[in-house]
Amino acid sequence: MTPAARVQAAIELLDEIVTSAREGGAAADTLIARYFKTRRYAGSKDRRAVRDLVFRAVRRAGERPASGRAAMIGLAGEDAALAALFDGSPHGPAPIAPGEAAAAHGTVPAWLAERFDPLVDGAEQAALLERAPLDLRVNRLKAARDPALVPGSTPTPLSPLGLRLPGGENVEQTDAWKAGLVEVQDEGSQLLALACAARPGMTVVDLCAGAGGKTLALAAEMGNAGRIVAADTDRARLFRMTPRLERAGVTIVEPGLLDPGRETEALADLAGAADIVLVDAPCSGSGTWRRNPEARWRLTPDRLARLTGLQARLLDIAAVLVAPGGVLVYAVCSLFAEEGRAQAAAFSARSSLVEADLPISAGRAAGSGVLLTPGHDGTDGFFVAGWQRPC
Ligand SMILES: C[S@@+](CC[C@H](N)C(=O)[O-])C[C@H]1O[C@@H](n2cnc3c(N)ncnc32)[C@H](O)[C@@H]1O
Repeated sequence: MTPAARVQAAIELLDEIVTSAREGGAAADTLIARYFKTRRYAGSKDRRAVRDLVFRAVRRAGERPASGRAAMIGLAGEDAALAALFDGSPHGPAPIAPGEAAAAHGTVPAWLAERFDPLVDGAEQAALLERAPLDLRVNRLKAARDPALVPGSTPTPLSPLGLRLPGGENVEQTDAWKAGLVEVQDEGSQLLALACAARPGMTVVDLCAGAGGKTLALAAEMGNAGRIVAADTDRARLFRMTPRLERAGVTIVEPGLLDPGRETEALADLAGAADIVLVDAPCSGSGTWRRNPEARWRLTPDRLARLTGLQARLLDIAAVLVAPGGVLVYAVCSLFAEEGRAQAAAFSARSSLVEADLPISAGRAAGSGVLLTPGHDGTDGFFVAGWQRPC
């Protein structure tokens, strides 16, 4: 592909990403993969260059742009070499017309800027748009942390189980991943799982288990001894957990598909029986914008309100399951106060559980919980809080 054709391809992809963000469709990574599946003429250098252009344009536009071309013209306004490629050559973009619309430079949509936790200032918001490294968690059941497991990796500074790669590597091709010695998991997620303090023999409920990222980490902490009920309402995600459990050598997990609205009935046997209940709740994902920056164009006030309502409901469902002396851990990969410290404060006010400090060796106190941020901790952004049921 010519350099100009790469720019045109990036514009087409950005159009798809903008539409998908508006209509709640697929994520940018998925759209990029699909786009190149049908364009075999694009070599690996072309794909890398187009992808790089797309994400540069996504990162610099705080508000959802009107079109892919507007996003790219905005970027071209700060890059003369890129602007020169709007030359009207075959397969390239048409020349930029005088006064043609360009997406404004920004960090986050204006309506969201005021929703951040007070600890998340402008510099922290900007850090949310930086590139993230690729973190791996070493599976204690099979290996000790050693950078030699994955060539090119270095130990993560905060998690005792983490290895870090610069990003962009295909870890699934490594022997260590195939043998279940490592799993992809952000260092912040590793710290959250460690904060649960799961131990062998415990009964643990992972209420929003998804494809099992934290379930696997909890099972490793438990030495694969005890019981983990890994529940979720999303069949496809639970399905993806099975091969991960097998690869990791984990046998103590019982996946459970929940019916939305009927979670309490399905979990009735576990009422008052869990040593740990983890609610890794569905959320805005604002803490993970480093990995999918277009997600900030997807949120709407309605969607955010639905998420906070669901988080509150899941906390109430989870509280019933906690045994005397057991703990409830609430986590969101969000940096918005209403999903974090305010959600936790509202739960504390209505619950018979009492706030409990969690063992977490990073972050900053945010209300009754702890906030991890890319700027301060170098992890994805998370809020985590804990409660204990008095004995
Ligand atoms: C943040 S994700 C969980 C990620 C997962 N714990 C991990 O570490 O990979 C939130 C999950 O909550 C699930 N969820 C949404 N509504 C739910 C409900 N009512 N009950 C249980 N899980 C729900 C979603 O399907 C999603 O998988």
